Amino acid sequence: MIPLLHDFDGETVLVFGGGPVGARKARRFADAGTVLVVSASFAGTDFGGAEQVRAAVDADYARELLARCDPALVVVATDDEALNDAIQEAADVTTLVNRADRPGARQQGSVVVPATLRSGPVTVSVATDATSPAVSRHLREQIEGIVEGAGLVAKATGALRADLRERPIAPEKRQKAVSAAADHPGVWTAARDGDLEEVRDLVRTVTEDTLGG
Ligand SMILES: C[C@@]1(CC(=O)O)C2=NC(=C\c3[nH]c(c(CCC(=O)O)c3CC(=O)O)Cc3[nH]c(c(CC(=O)O)c3CCC(=O)O)/C=C3\N/C(=C\2)[C@@H](CCC(=O)O)[C@]3(C)CC(=O)O)/[C@H]1CCC(=O)O
Ligand SMILES: NC(=O)c1ccc[n+]([C@@H]2O[C@H](COP(=O)([O-])OP(=O)(O)OC[C@H]3O[C@@H](n4cnc5c(N)ncnc54)[C@H](O)[C@@H]3O)[C@@H](O)[C@H]2O)c1
Repeated sequence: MIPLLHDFDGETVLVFGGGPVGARKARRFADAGTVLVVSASFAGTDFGGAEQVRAAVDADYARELLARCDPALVVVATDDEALNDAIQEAADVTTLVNRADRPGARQQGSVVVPATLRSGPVTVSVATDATSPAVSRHLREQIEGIVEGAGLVAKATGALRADLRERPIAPEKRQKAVSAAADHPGVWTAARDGDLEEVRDLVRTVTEDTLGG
């Protein structure tokens, strides 16, 4: 499997199953698009503001819901494996399907949800090809400290990149300057302290040093 970033803006994510797993998936996709959770019962937990529809689902009703919602992604997270199979079969071939219960049941369009960290525009995801989700979760926790501040560094070096592109500077020199700023330990320390001014000042100094040298 190859990781790709998918934009769900304006799209619907349809989640079948309102247990702890369905709730986690609903929270995960809540900011990305419109999330609808259909389930016979709901765990007493946060569903990220998703719309919750209480209903017992069978294969016919699943087909009807899929046709009505036309989701970009279907998350299959009930504890009824036969129903999960039927939902997967009912999904259109162009619809992405995430099977929370049986990653072995892969077919065309199957997707896995990785453990994910975000800092501003920066995304870091970990997956184990469905071998050990606990390892994905463990590594995500380990990486957290490394990724902290990355959003600020990305924004500051992104602005530098755009700025240098406007100036008559050779691409190799520009790339060297942007990389030097992204590699600078002080820039990261300031970013982790949330000191935007210091980040900008350091990026400017490192750039002048690199371009001047
Ligand atoms: C990463 C994460 C993302 C998320 O869902 O948000 C995620 N599972 C997480 C937690 C977690 N999952 C499980 C435990 C208990 C410990 C254990 O069994 O390991 C823990 C708790 C923990 O350790 O914290 C059990 C489990 N998971 C799956 C099955 C079914 C099976 O394998 O048959 C079973 C057995 C159920 C049973 O035995 O009854 C299946 C999948 N779980 C995946 C993702 C996909 C593969 C990702 C990869 O390639 O690694 C995949 C294939 C499908 C999918 O759901 O997309 C999220 C961590 C979020 C975070 O904290 O960052
Ligand atoms: N992907 C993961 O990370 C992960 C982790 C743990 C468990 N699982 C697997 O994912 C599945 C869901 O896990 P869970 O802990 O949320 O289970 P759960 O039993 O707590 O929740 C299942 C939900 O499905 C609903 N449901 C069952 N049959 C239904 C029907 N016919 N119509 C409508 N709703 C129906 C139930 O009402 C319940 O809300 C299980 O198969 C479990 O083995 C996956």
